[in-house]
Amino acid sequence: MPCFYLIMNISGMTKQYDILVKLMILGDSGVGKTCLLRRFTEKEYHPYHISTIGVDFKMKTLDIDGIKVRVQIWDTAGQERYQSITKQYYRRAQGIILVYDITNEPSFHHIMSWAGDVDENAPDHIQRILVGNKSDMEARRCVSEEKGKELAAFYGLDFFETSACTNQNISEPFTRLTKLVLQAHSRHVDRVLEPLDRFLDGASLEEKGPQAIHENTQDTCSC
Ligand SMILES: Nc1nc2c(ncn2[C@@H]2O[C@H](COP(=O)(O)OP(=O)(O)OP(=O)(O)O)[C@@H](O)[C@H]2O)c(=O)[nH]1
Repeated sequence: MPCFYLIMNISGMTKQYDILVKLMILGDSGVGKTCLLRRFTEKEYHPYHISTIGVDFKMKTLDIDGIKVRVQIWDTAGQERYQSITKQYYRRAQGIILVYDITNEPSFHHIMSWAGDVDENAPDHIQRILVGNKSDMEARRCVSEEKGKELAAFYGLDFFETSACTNQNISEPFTRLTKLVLQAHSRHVDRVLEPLDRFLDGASLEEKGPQAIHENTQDTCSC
């Protein structure tokens, strides 16, 4: 049994997991952050773009090498006007998924800007990975897989091409990032437990589920 094993009883409900990990998804508006998160946590895909306003989050429990890990994943707005809000959440994250759209070259170039924001605002020990989403749209591809791998290598990151539409490679990036966070924190268990304590304070929020705030802007899925 891990030394940080916890059994929690919140509002009369018994919950069991060993550790809480906080991840965040960043990238330009429309790259598919919300779709990736919904596919991973709810196994659902919605072919419309409902722009996230500010931040939203979802939870999922993973079994990683026998450890029950409760993963809290923050979905951020890609739109410029919400950047000051979303940056306030960076410092609470332990892992960040940087996402671009393989059919949208500017979203790939902006990864450098997102990575710079993370360097400025997130904790030093933050773990990151790179994801190129919409791999099902091969005919409209603008960013080769090779370019994605090169950028990932430049930053020393793991890289995945995904499709929220076809379910390709969906659990891999989330699981890999969670493992990286656990490895990075293996000598700093107290630091990992600290967000868990804060989470307990807000446990009722989790029970209600995220108060998703989205604005419907367009319908762009072609799969
Ligand atoms: N073909 C295809 N379309 C996708 C994929 N993932 C997302 N989309 C579409 O891309 C559009 C934007 O997806 P969202 O998940 O809302 O994008 P977002 O990055 O969360 O956008 P913001 O909330 O504005 O930052 C939607 O129309 C999705 O259906 C994918 O893997 N393949």
